Amino acid sequence: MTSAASSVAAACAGATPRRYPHFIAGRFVPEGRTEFENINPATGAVVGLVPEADSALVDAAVRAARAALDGPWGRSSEQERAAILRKVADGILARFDAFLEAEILDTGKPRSLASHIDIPRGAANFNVFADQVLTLSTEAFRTATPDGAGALNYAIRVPRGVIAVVCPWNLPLLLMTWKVAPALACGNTVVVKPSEETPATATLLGEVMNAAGVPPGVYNVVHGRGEDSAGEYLTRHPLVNGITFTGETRTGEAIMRAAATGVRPVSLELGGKNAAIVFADCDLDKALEGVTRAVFANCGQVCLGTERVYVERPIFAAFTERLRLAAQALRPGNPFDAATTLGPLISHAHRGKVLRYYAQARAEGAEVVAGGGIPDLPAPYDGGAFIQPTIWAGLSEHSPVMREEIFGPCCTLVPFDDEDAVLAAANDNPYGLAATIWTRDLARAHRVASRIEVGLCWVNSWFLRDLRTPFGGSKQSGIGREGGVHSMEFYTDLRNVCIKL
Ligand SMILES: NC(=O)c1ccc[n+]([C@@H]2O[C@H](COP(=O)([O-])OP(=O)(O)OC[C@H]3O[C@@H](n4cnc5c(N)ncnc54)[C@H](O)[C@@H]3O)[C@@H](O)[C@H]2O)c1
Ligand SMILES: O=C/C=C/C=C(\O)C(=O)O
Repeated sequence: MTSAASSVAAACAGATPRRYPHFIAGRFVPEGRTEFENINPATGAVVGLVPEADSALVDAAVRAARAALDGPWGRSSEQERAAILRKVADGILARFDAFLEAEILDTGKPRSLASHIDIPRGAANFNVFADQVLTLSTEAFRTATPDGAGALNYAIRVPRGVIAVVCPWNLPLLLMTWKVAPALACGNTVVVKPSEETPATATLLGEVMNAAGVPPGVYNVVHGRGEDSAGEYLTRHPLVNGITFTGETRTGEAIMRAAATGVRPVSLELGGKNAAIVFADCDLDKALEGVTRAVFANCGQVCLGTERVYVERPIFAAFTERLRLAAQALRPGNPFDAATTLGPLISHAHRGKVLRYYAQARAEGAEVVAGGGIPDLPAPYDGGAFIQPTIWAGLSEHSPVMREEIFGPCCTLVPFDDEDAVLAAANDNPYGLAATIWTRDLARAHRVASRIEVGLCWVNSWFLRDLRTPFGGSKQSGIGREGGVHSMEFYTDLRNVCIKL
């Protein structure tokens, strides 16, 4: 292990100073044009230092990725890659505690959440796409020709080449591996740009890649910000053959502009303003449990999370009261403590944004059913970016609080009387990522699911994932789908071969 690599291990073991170098061509690279601070959002303390890549370092990473395509990786079989990906999955699980600690320090998310979702999914993503690549088929046609001999057409899938993977901070390991795993399964090489807020697990994964026998240059990581920094240098780099991005819709627009030069394909998983529709015939306990998770899990920082809750009028009062109790039962505090159920927001800057929506809701005369401010916490958590889980009622459908993605632990409750009207309200938004429907009437569930304008519709559940299914958003929530065969489609180019017989 290089000394930089061992400093990653030290970082994840809680020693200071923590440093998260870039990972280029199988080596940890500590240089950068500047260094930026890595803040623990649960305390506000600086816990690490991260080099910011300049354009030369990004260029070196992209060239390493390009060169690796010409090496053994480019000649590897699907079986060989699948076997290596399974070793990567095993490597993550073997270092579960290091990944868990790194993710919690970066995000402040409660241990109970990260240990059940983020880290196991980080490993599962590699296993699922190892399976997927081994079962991939393509099409073939026998074609008639005038001479009677015919022709055979068949398609083969080839890797696109170098894939830029640009990631957000809310589920860092999960969302990064969701893209890296299928890209590698298909034989591409990647350059990852993790969020500047959460550099740790992408760096740590470099060690796992080396140990699993992934050849140098196949997996690379460059740190930095977006605009005029590593993100922009990477997505504008002419040797990048495809860009996969998860993040805000506005950033997605900038990335599409970058991708237009050179006509590179993009896969965009963007923001949402997701609705829950709770019918009076639902199983109320299950609906409350699901909506509580959808609104408050990860402190509301889940793209699939619910911020608009439409409740049929006969159960509106009971639902409101019980959701209030559920919000008030959440326990903020030390994310490493098993009793903690609510972490902080990712940063003080993000808390400032969310608090502006809290103030706007009050100014517009919303009824504040729960929360609305900052919780009282003992040191050192009083320095963190904690915020109260918040519920409003009585807001206009035109309010920015009802229309814009807040990305905090908050929702607006709205009563409804009529299926058509609630569908119209739910669809009246530029986003179209996810929705949940709560009802015992399956005919109604099918009807509403077919009319709600989203990429992902859950009935009597939320964030119930089968990684073979198409995942992505409609309208301004994204372009394309990933998951199962859909990931294979994005991460490969389809070549038709026509043989005249
Ligand atoms: N649809 C989904 O699957 C999904 C999943 C998770 C998060 N999200 C969305 O992500 C957002 C939260 O994450 P965020 O705040 O990190 O998003 P963000 O768009 O601010 O940043 C995401 C990444 O893009 C980089 N970036 C920023 N500007 C760039 C530019 N001009 N060129 C290249 N890279 C650039 C950032 O450095 C970061 O790595 C929310 O909107 C959320 O809904 C969507
Ligand atoms: O915050 C958004 C969560 C996205 C989840 C996934 O991409 C997934 O489960 O594959």
